[in-house]
Amino acid sequence: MTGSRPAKDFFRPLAVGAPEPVREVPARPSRAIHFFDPSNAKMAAKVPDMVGTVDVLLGNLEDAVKADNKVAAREGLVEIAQATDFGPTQLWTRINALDSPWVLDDLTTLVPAIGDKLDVVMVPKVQGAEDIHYIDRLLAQLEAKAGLDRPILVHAILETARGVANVEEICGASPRMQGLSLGPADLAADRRMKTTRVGGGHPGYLVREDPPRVDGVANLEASRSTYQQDLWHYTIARMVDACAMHGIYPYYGPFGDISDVVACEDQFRNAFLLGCVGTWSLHPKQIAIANRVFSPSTEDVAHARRVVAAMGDGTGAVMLDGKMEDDASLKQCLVMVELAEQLAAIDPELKAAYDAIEVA
Ligand SMILES: CC(C)(COP(=O)(O)OP(=O)(O)OC[C@H]1O[C@@H](n2cnc3c(N)ncnc32)[C@H](O)[C@@H]1OP(=O)(O)O)[C@@H](O)C(=O)NCCC(=O)NCCSC(=O)C[C@H](O)C(=O)O
Ligand SMILES: [Mg+2]
Repeated sequence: MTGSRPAKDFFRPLAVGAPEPVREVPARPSRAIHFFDPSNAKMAAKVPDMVGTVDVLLGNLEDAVKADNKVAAREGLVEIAQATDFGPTQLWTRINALDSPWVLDDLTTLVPAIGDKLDVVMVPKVQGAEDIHYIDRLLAQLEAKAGLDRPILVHAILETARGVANVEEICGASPRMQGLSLGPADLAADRRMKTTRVGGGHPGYLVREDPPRVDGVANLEASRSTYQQDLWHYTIARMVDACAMHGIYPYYGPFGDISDVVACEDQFRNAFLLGCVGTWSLHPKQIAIANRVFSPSTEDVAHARRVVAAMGDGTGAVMLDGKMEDDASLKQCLVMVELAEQLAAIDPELKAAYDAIEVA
């Protein structure tokens, strides 16, 4: 069984005339998923000029859009999408939650009007496979009615304890599943965590070094270093494993302290190192941070290429700069090299930087 469907039915369209589901989720660069509120005239006006500067533009219809503006946001997104040539930039939307009064109109409006331009629908507060099954069937019906020739993919936000507990079944619930993002603010509330932030760390979540000992006796009066820990490590690691298992993509999520660009970069980098392919950007200044962090550095690409060259047919072990490299370190280096190639194909500056690397 795949999700709750037998394997033979997993890749069958869920409505007569709906496009064939994808067999493999395309690896399209999506370092920053940039959120804008289509009902906010100032933000909306900036969207056309952002095309080509960011991998994904996301018209947000859910939280952060005032209830009174829900219809304006939906209609604004239709207007922007119809008027804009997105070129290499993907267009995503975040629809309202499945239990909200707006979500049905979101989908029945967006798919016929701009379904041919929408790459991914982000679904908030996904609790289990049943939520994905509902969206999967509805999208198939709407795609068939609209005569679309490619399926719109689905991205789930993990922002409830139940969603986290069901993360593997969510990832495997449909061939439309493109990826997962962490929703740290809603997840913190649902878990009754004692934080009041949108993502990022907390100074109270720490470990303290042991007290120094004098003649075997702990000096509890001595000052001791503390080390802040990452509140999100467990959830991101679970997401990464569930996504890798199902061949889909994990993303960090929002970092709400817009002014703290340093901590934002640190949080993004932790997610990158753990296996995430991108993150959300809430403000224009977070785009450059995400693009930098989620693109392998020239040093890492240079090293990865050296290992690939040194490993020849990919078997055995070699010494490079005093370190052992073998089949497994080669596989890690290939991840880096492949990502660099995908990014170079859409980012001329990165291409120039990667092309300039000399293999020693
Ligand atoms: C966070 C903001 C409210 C800040 O807006 P503002 O006070 O206007 O910032 P600035 O004055 O610094 O803005 C400078 C100019 O840039 C424009 N701007 C700002 N943000 C954007 C944007 N996202 N896209 C395009 N343009 C933007 C401003 O209009 C200014 O323009 P101008 O005056 O002409 O120079 C705001 O950034 C914002 O609302 N961002 C999006 C917030 C959002 O989408 N939140 C939802 C996602 S997070 C979430 O939902 C939590 C999650 O689900 C969870 O559970 O964890
Ligand atoms: Mg949320």
